[in-house]
This record gives sequence, C-alpha cells and structure tokens, in this order.
Amino acid sequence: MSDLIVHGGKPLTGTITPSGNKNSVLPIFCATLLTDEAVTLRNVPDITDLNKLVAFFQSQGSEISWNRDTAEMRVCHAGFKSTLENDELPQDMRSTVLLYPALLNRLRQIAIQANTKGCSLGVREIDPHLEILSVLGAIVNEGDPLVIALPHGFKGARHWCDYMSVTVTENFAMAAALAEGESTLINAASEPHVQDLCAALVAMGAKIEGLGTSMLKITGVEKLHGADITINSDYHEIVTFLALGAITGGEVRVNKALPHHFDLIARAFKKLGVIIEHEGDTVIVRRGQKLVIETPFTTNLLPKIEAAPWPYFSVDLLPLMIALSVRCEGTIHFWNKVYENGFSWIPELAKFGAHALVSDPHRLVVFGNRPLRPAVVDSPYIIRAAVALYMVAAAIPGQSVVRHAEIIKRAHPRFVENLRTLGAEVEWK
Ligand SMILES: CC(=O)N[C@H]1[C@@H](OP(=O)(O)OP(=O)(O)OC[C@H]2O[C@@H](n3ccc(=O)[nH]c3=O)[C@H](O)[C@@H]2O)O[C@H](CO)[C@@H](O)[C@@H]1O
Ligand SMILES: C=C(OP(=O)(O)O)C(=O)O
Repeated sequence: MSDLIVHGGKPLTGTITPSGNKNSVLPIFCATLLTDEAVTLRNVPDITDLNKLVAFFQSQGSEISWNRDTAEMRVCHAGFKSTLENDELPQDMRSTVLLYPALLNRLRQIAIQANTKGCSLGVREIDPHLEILSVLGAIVNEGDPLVIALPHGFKGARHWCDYMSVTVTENFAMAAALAEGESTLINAASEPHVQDLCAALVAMGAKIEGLGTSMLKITGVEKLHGADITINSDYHEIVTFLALGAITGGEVRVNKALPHHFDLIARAFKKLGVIIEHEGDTVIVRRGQKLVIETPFTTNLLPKIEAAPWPYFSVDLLPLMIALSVRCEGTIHFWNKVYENGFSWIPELAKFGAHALVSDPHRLVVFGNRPLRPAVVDSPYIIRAAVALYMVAAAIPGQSVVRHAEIIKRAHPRFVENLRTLGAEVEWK
C-alpha cells in the first residue's frame, strides 16, 4: 500500500479541516518527557513519526492514552524506566534527535548513531546538536555509537549558532529550560513550530523570552509541570490543499488556519497567478485561477521564489510551488538556500512532460505550461516531493502512479480520505 493510483484531471473542490503540524507535535511530545506530571495534548495528528515515538515511550513504561477519533492524548512519564529497553532509538525520522535533552536529563547517558535520518533533502547534521549539548554541560565521547554523558545536569550558557536550525533551537530550549542558571541562544530559528514548542514549554513552567525572534533567553527552572496543550494546524497541509485547488482549477477552503502565517505564502502564490483569500480563520482559493507567472517591473529579471529559514518562505513548501509552476504560463526560478539535495526528484517531473532545469544543487528554473501526460513516477524519501508529484498527477487527465508515496503518512493523516472529500479519484495500492 505504498503507491498512489491517481485518476487526474478533475477540479478538486470542497472544504478541509487540517490536522496538527507534525513539526509541532513531535518536539512537544518529546518535551513531555521533561516532566513526571501528566500532559494533555489536543489536535494530535495520527502520523507514523508520532506512532514510532509513542511505541518507544510505551516500551519505556510511559502511560499514554490516545483517542484517535477526538485527536486527544494524555501522556505521563512517571513510570519511565531508568535504562533504555532497546539500544536503538526510533529510526528514519529527524525528530529522534529531539529525544536527547529529556533522555540525558533522566538517564544521564545515551548512545546515539551519528547518522540520524530524516527526509533525504540533504545531509542531516548532528554536529550542531552535539555542540549545543556540550555548551550546556554534556560530554560527547567519540566512537560508534557516540556516547553523550551529562554527569551534573545542564548548566546555563550563551551560544551563537552557525545558522538558524529548527531542531537545534528546539533542543537548546528543552535543555536550557531545566538548566541551572540563564541561557541565551543567538541566531535561533523562529518557525511556527519552534514558537509552538517554546509556548508549550512555557505552559509547562519554563521561563523563555524572545519567542518568535532570533534570540532566546531562557532562565532555568528546577521542575516543569503538567499542562494542557493544543497543537496548531499544519500550515504545510493548508498550503497543500490550496495548491491542489489552484492546480486543478477547483475551489478549496481550508479552515482553522492562522492568518498571520500567510503573508509571504500568499505572495508566493501570487507570483504564480494565484490569489489566496481569508474569511476569518478560513483560507480560500477560488475556482479557475489563471495560472500565469507574474512579470516583474524590473526588466531582465527572472521571477523567483526563494526559501530559507523563517521568516523566509519555508523550504518544506517549495515542492508545492514547484508543482504548481509546472502548470503556469511563464518561467520562474526557485532558490533553495537550505538543502543541497532538495531538487533530487525533479527528473521525475520530466516523466509528466514538464520542463525544469536544475542549474545547481540550490537553483531550479521551471519553464511552465508544457503539454503534460500521465506517468508512473517514483517519489524520493521527501514528504512534500511525494505530495508535489501527486499534485501534478491530479492535474492531468488519465491514470498516473506515484510510487513510494507512503512517506506522506509521516506528516499527513487521512491524506487520501481528505482528497476524496474534494472529489479526487485516488487510492493507495
Ligand atoms: C522535525 C523537523 O522539524 N524537521 C524540520 C527541520 O529539520 P532540521 O531541524 O533537521 O533542519 P535544520 O533547520 O537543521 O536545517 C537542515 C539542514 O539545512 C542546512 N542549513 C539550514 C539552514 C541554513 O541557514 N543553513 C544550512 O546549511 C544544514 O545542513 C541543516 O542540517 O527544519 C527543516 C528546515 O526548515 C525542515 O525541512 C524539517 O521539516
Ligand atoms: C523534512 C521534513 O521532515 P524531517 O525533518 O522529519 O525529515 C519534512 O517534514 O518535510
């Protein structure tokens, strides 16, 4: 059941309620291990990454009750064992790194693989994580596996990151929340999910200033406590359904959006001719958008969408814009300032008849509106590349197949069910 069988060419129309953001729920779920008190989580998405972490915590003695129908979960780690049952932490997901601060706090020593895999967008570095853990008092012993020890607990410190890393910032916040003294992180990431984690830590009793900025100041507290936390909607999923409406010519409404996330996202859509509207917390793409790439006033400038750490346009949303541009009249340049392997899947687009040139590992030019045909394509291990390939298939009359698309389940529960409510003909096989 890993391939998507797609009968495309129909305008997708209807209303979607998005699920909780994977990149918010995973760090928040890992942060629950920082307390022995019960934490309630709401709007919890039933995704494979989270299920792996749940299985890991349960094998360690944590009590977890998860009502998947109401998306509510209660977590209590009072019974968490003092040694690890299994040498291996959950695999094939970047968020495994987010277990380090709480595990070190509880166990004082962990062994980890230097090669933690997330999406195959590029080298997923471990060094900046080891660096912040060391700065905050941990000792890293070379070897395979690497052994990290925390003999005396985390100690507050000041650190300036090489670059704004999402999970490094999240790990710093979790470790510093229970460190002795004050900590400062400069060049911190500020993605909505980083802000969500910091807000969740504050709800658990942490003292954090600078949420949403590039400098976090954290005063360590002795203990964190239980809390009731609602996971925010997944803006990646919201953009996915809006982009699907636009590429198929249908009208899609997505509710429960946070409008303040959408200024730059709406600008990116507009560069592709698509107008995004808001009615309260509902975001709308109207039927029959004219997919034409906006012409800049500056002569001899190729229109571009560039992705970098927030508040730039999000790199995880770039594949969705690339897919949309394939149906647009005109030529556009995409610049992925983050990952060196983010365009590895572009040759698959050519199988549909699309014309796209990867000019270097970070830059792509799409020559839009070429005649398209159904195709059988292979998804890489990149969530939104699989979604992007589906988007193009959904826009082309006839049967296409997106092989190995099951990676979508890492982030988007009920993906196919949601598509069917919009009138899509699609199934897992
Ligand atoms: C679980 C989770 O939250 N995963 C997200 C998190 O991964 P993650 O936290 O792993 O991503 P990072 O922010 O660390 O960036 C990924 C890689 O990009 C490179 N890099 C990044 C920024 C930069 O200015 N310079 C640079 O070189 C580094 O090699 C880095 O290892 O953030 C990524 C970037 O938004 C998203 O794609 C992932 O979905
Ligand atoms: C890259 C992603 O996730 P991860 O960092 O977990 O691989 C993603 O969600 O697109």
